Amino acid sequence: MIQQKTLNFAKLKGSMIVVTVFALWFSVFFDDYVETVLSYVLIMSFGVLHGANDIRLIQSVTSNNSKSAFIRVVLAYVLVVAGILTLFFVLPVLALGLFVLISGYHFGEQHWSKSLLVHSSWNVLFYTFYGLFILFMIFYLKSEQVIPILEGILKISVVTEVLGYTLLFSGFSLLVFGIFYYNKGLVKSNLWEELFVLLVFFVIFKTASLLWGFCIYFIVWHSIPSLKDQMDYLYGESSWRTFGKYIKDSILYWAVSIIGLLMLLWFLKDSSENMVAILIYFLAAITFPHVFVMSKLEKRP
Ligand SMILES: CC1=C(/C=C/C(C)=C/C=C/C(C)=C/C=O)C(C)(C)CCC1
Repeated sequence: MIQQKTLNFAKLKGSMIVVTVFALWFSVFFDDYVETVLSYVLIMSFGVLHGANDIRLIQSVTSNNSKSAFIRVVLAYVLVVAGILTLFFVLPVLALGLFVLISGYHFGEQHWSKSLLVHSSWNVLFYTFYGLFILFMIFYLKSEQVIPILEGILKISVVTEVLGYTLLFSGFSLLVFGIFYYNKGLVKSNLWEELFVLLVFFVIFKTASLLWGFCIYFIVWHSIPSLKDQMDYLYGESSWRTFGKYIKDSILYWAVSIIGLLMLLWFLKDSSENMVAILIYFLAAITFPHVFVMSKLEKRP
């Protein structure tokens, strides 16, 4: 019964390819300004929404629904968010380095956790190299726009070679892991399909503007599949009905996150930080607790 109602993953993947092609077509017809505005709208809506149920999910994975447990979770959440933001201003290199590393792990885990047939600590490295390969593909292909953003956050100079060598390193490590996992028959998904998806990402990042390319990946290939996983976990199925329920359950947290982002923009309005840097602080602040929660959820049997 549940199986029938739950969105079929292969069907979802097909729709993701169609939406991606449409988004690419869109980028040919509209200029960077339209792409940028739409990127912010999508990241603030779907992107933030897929992390807006974290407090609820933390409660659910720790199976404690009491009021005091809820207050403890909220306090811990606020402390972690404040701690991450502080780290960006005190030790920006460490903060950004950790954020990129953890994001890589998180993107890889979201993509692979259901297709790997083995539970091993090596999976952590495989996930991380996969996500880093995608992120550094963006950074390298759009280095002209990315370097000033990184330099603004890190307060040190960054050269394209660092981005290129890290891309090569993560690509090579991914290749080694991929050959090993596929040779041993430890992966369910089709190798050619996976390579095709990476090729699609390359075309997106090369063709679209920085923010639009990131947005297509982040929304279509990460946030939507993650929303599906969360709905399956919270309500036992993913359908339009449970999507409505998810929105109803998370709208308050979502609104608080958006108010937090607006406050961050207001606090930093007189500093030299650009909008993308502020978006990165915000994403980092909500990503650390999110990765912790989702990792627990993806590991469930
Ligand atoms: C540094 C940097 C970027 C990285 C963003 C990352 C790493 C986002 C991760 C988000 C996550 C993991 C959200 C949670 O689900 C951009 C925006 C591509 C632009 C250029 C500079």
